[in-house]
Amino acid sequence: MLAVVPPPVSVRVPAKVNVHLGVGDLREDGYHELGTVFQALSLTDEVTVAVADEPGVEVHGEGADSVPTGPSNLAWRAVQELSRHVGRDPEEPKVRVVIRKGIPVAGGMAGGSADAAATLVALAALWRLEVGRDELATLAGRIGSDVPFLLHGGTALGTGRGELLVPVLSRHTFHWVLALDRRGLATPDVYGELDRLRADGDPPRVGPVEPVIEALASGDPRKLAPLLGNDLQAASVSLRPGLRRTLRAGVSAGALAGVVSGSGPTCAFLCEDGDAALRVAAELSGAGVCRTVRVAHGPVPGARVVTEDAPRPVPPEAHA
Ligand SMILES: C[C@](O)(CO)[C@H](O)COP(=O)(O)OP(=O)(O)OC[C@H]1O[C@@H](n2ccc(N)nc2=O)[C@H](O)[C@@H]1O
Ligand SMILES: Nc1ncnc2c1ncn2[C@@H]1O[C@H](COP(=O)(O)OP(=O)(O)OP(=O)(O)O)[C@@H](O)[C@H]1O
Repeated sequence: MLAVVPPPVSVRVPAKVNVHLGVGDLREDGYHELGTVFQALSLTDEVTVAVADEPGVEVHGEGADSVPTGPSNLAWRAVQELSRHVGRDPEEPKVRVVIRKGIPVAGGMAGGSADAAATLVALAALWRLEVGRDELATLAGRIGSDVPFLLHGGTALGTGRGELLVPVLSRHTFHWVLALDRRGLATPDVYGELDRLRADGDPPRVGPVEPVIEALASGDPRKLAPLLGNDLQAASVSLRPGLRRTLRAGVSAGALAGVVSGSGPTCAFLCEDGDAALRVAAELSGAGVCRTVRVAHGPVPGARVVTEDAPRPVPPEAHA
């Protein structure tokens, strides 16, 4: 009889931008209380999981050199969390995870979190598990604060440390230009810098979230543009002063408004429409203020299986 090895499963997963990021108090567990509106963007990673005798993680694409392939890779953390949850040995998961990066690494766009979300979805399909999205979201929140949103996708309001989500109505497509910096910023450093700035003074705080939610529902980028805001922006700019120039250059290039994405250093520019985004991207890439630019739109869906062939029979010797 032929043994059946499940075929590899590939999942596409988006990046995120925080359209609004309000950072509250530092909690006793070391996290800050957030009120944030996430939007999933069309910059994606693809994660493939396969049954393998040599378990591990491979990373390909731009920035792959700076991504760990050991147990600290967030995708591997996802393998371990899910294994533990379904009673498999987390130290012996016979799976290989191949990550193709399209999301900038350490750019404030949640690339590592996206890979963790994708791995949860891919592995659940590979192992044909009966786990619901809510269960996966709970595991996702244990891996990192942004991970549940990358499962969810679309546009959502995040509270708690960012892991508690409710969907936000946003039927229209918004067009963005992303300016990628030469080096990344570490998220804990940026939160730490904000604490320092707040201890010394009164850095700007975002306004209420309700008008942002209304502007998203209207689908009008001109209504949303003046409401873009990020409490971490002052901290990212303090650590990377050149971002001030990048933010100005995007608006000079014709964007409606710009904001630092999450913990930065990527700057996200909201544009009138797709054509305007292409024009802004072309002008910004010639302005010498960033490493490179990307055009993206949102909202897009969260982590989704893109290939799942029928199980293929393999000869017994393949298992020896
Ligand atoms: C900046 C954002 O991307 C905005 O969505 C997120 O808040 C960061 O989420 P993340 O990368 O998933 O972060 P985690 O892996 O959960 O936490 C990394 C570190 O960021 C800081 N952190 C993160 C989330 C939060 N609500 N408060 C924090 O202070 C803490 O120092 C934490 O140790
Ligand atoms: N699968 C992964 N992809 C990218 N980085 C990873 C991954 N796993 C672990 N990391 C580590 O996490 C660090 C941050 O990478 P990531 O791309 O997630 O940053 P980020 O986009 O700024 O995150 P966030 O927006 O969630 O704060 C990297 O420098 C890398 O060392």
